[in-house]
Amino acid sequence: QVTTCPGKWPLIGHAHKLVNKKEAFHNLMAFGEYSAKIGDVTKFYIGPMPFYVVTEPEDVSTIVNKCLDKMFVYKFIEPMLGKSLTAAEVPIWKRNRKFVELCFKQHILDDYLQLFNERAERFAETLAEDVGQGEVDLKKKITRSVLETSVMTTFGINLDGKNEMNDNYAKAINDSLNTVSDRIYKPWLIIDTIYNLSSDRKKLDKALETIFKFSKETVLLRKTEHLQRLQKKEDFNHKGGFQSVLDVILENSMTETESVFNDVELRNIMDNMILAAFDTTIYQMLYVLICIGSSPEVQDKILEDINSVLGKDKQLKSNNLSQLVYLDAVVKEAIRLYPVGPMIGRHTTAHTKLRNVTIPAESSVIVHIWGINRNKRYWGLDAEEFNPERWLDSKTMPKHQAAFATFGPGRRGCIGKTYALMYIKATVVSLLRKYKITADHKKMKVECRVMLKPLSGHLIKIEKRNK
Ligand code: HEM
Repeated sequence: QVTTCPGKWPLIGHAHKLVNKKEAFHNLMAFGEYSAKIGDVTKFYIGPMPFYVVTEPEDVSTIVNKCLDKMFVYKFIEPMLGKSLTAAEVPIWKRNRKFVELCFKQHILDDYLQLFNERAERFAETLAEDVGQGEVDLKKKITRSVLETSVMTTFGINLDGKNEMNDNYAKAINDSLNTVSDRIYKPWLIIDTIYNLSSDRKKLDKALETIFKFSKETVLLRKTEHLQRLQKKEDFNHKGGFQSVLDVILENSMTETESVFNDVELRNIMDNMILAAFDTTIYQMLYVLICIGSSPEVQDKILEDINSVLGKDKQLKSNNLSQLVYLDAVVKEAIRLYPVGPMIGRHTTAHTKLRNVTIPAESSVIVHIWGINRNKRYWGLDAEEFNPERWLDSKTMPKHQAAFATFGPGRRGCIGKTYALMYIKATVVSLLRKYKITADHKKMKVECRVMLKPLSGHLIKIEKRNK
């Protein structure tokens, strides 16, 4: 028996389990739940192509650490990102990842926190007009706030007061992500020559014009500044108290005479950073707020946690993050239940031995994050419930690290994990200090179109909190 799950996948002809042949499925999300329940690898076909689904943490670990190559569908994002990180072949990915990791060292992230606090405060202020208005959709405001913050930390560019530019840029990112993910659902577009003649490709190119113009101009500007600094033998000036991703990469990859990256490679890495940070953080933030709004008790406890660690109005500092234990539990629990990337894909280049089966070389493997995160064997019978308390007791937590997979376990997992958690927590602190929020995650309908998106809107009621 498969529970009703979100997300339809119309192309699936038939499916069977590797070990125990069982009933067919027509719902891709169901594969994760099915694998999680049965505990083995599930195999299904799209036309003649087999796909293997894994949800057991041990198997997941083997796949994500041994198979670094990405599944063929990642080539659909190449027009947007080139082969920089997410879609890169392994040797290029290894080189680029090393440079990008330098940008996410803890001391650099600590410098971002001041910015996150300011952005969170501004975001909370923009909600004043929503107080008492019944259920409101916060997506547009969250999008602006996330984009302003990520453009600052990635490029060092301030979009304040440039709402039109912000909205156009956000629309271009949205259009390009939607067009690319739609390609998976249109099998006739899998062939590049057909795709390149399609209206979808035209739509993508139009959106990319806006994205590329911005990154191209900014890369040139920052490169020129960097060269001038090198010529004058000046140290880096931490404008605004932090160093952007682009600045850190330039500092580490470019001298007066040599550069590891050419302009297009640099631009691709920057676009990859923005696109990886954008929808993920927006939707994850929405899911966190909706889950918090679903439980007044949870909300009160977060506020107690904030008050006991920070008092009524002290700003969040990096050493407070580990002290806000309950807030951490709530955020992780919300993103466990609603992982914005419900599946990731890998490609096996050799026979890969898992606990009970061997996946043949040259196979497509789906690491089913939704299924892993809701696997009852590891998370208990209440795996589908929103229960932050489970994170407070090691006895109620799965022993295997890969059982919490929202950020993509393994070596090609999320570089921005700590960044995203810091940003979300800073926003929750500012928001809950000012407002009480009400929502109901149980009423929320989600769909999987590459990303997990709320189908039913993202409605939240906001009331002023009495101090
Ligand atoms: C809560 C928000 C986020 C979630 C849930 C998330 C999730 C993920 C997942 C699942 C992957 C693996 C993708 C795959 O294997 O196909 C990934 C990769 C990545 N993420 Fe995130 N992400 C988030 C926020 C961010 C942010 C804020 C940044 C940057 C500031 C970022 C940068 C990246 C990059 C660069 C990769 C590619 C890593 C590589 O290929 O080596 N992410 N993320």
